[in-house]
Amino acid sequence: MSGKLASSYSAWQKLQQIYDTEHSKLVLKDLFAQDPQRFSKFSKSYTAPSNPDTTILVDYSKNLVTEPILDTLLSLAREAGVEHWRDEMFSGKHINNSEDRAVLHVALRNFDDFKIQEEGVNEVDGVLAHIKEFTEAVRSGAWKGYTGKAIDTIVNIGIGGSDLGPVMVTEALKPYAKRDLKAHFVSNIDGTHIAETLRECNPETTLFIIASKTFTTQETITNAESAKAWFLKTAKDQAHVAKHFVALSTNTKAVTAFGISESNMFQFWDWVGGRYSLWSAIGLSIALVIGYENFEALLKGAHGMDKHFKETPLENNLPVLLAVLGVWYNDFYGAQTHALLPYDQYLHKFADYFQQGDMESNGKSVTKLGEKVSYQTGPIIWGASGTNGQHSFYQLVHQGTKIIPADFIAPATTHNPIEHSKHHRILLSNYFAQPEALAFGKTEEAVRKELGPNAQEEVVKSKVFDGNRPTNSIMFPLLTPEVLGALIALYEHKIFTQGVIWGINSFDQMGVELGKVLAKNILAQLEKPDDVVGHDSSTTGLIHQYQKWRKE
Ligand SMILES: O=P(O)(O)OC[C@H]1O[C@@H](O)[C@H](O)[C@@H](O)[C@@H]1O
Repeated sequence: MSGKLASSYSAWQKLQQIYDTEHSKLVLKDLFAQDPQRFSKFSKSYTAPSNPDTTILVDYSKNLVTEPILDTLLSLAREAGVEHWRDEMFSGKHINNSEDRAVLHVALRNFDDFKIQEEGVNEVDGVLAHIKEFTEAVRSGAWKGYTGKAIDTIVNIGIGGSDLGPVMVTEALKPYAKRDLKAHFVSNIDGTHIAETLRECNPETTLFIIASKTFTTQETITNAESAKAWFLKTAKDQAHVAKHFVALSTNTKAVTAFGISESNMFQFWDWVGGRYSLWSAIGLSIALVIGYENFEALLKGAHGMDKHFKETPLENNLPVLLAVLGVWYNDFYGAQTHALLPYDQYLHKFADYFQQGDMESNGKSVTKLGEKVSYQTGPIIWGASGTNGQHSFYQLVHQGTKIIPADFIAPATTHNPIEHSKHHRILLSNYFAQPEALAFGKTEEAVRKELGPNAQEEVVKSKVFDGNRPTNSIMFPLLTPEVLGALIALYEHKIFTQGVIWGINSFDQMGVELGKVLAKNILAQLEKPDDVVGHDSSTTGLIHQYQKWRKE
């Protein structure tokens, strides 16, 4: 994060040489055959000091690396100053230089451990206490709606980081949910999203949580206004809003202007990035759904991983290991994407969540010093839960022309052991089989043997799997709040480490602004054809066609 070009490091140049001279010799089948200890050498686990059940095993043995290559990748991390910038982040230095902000999501789950100097950090406990008190009041039924009924439905209105984290975590931790409290998440400006949600709500028993760091986001404020109008249609009196609307934000002025009192506001601070905010007040919907104790366990799980990242030598540091392996494929093998493949239905939003987490953080093409990079930065993140993906896109992962590094993620134990865990054993058999198939493939010889001497040549060729496709396997005993916290933090710090190596600012998001500005201009022009000026012929043509077709 010094802003130096990654390609200027001597380790980078060494890696390029290694790649050029050795990559054709890096064959997983041979690497495993040569070293029976490969799994134990290239797998590591993290265990929370206070809880042996919070363990995450990362097996990275099925990667196209040898010990010297991994050492060189770690030298790159050292040369880029990963340890230095990590410590700067944890101490509250303003490492988000373009916005002159600290980056302190770790302070939201710190439990007085790291000493951090930054305005607002000493207010974290107070907000957690507020979340606890409010959560308990709503969940126990003590918090009443305007007609005296308890709340049975919550609607979180937010987008991006103010939506994706709560959505992913409440899905992931459904086994811990209060089942009689329905939770909805409205994000899209498309009126369909709020309209369909409101159809399932009763104004007397619904609590709206308006989640927006800035409280200026067009989608969120428009959806919140529509929700308020819908509520007031029945409730009539503006005074009732206080029982049914709360805000999660850094912007007190805008919250009160919207009509939510400061006492119903849960504060956070500008050093919490949107995509790192589920640990802050933005996590209120999570706490409501799974209870405060479980929310705290999620934070503690993340804190344990923070300590691991901060205190473990790079050789054994899981986020760093995942990060440098990613750099190896992204920058030397030319991989364009990275797949996240959780073999756990509860994690079905995991890839969606880290699309923002990773791509908004590391989708940059200038360094912190403003220099254009000459290498690839953040990969395209995508994925789906196993085994669904196997029946759709895995064909390309196995036999396509692209290299697609992937993380396979699974719990050893399921929360739903139906049929004596028969489902889970089948699920896990696939979880183990896919990386094995990707790594070792199937030779032409094996195909011929299987098909016999009369097989058609083109059929033989179509059944060959080249293999040698890299994967990580990540496994834990059970998906608990603490394990999930640690798992999310593992990926957060991986993203951080890669950003440092690439010399970019992982904590701003300038690239999302231009579209917003253009949309504002276009919105003002949508009424009349004569107003549509200043665009290219395609945009003008499309708007004119819309104006002809629109009914209302
Ligand atoms: O929480 P806010 O201020 O409404 O912002 C929501 C999202 O807005 C987007 O524009 C940003 O790119 C995201 O980072 C952010 O999470």
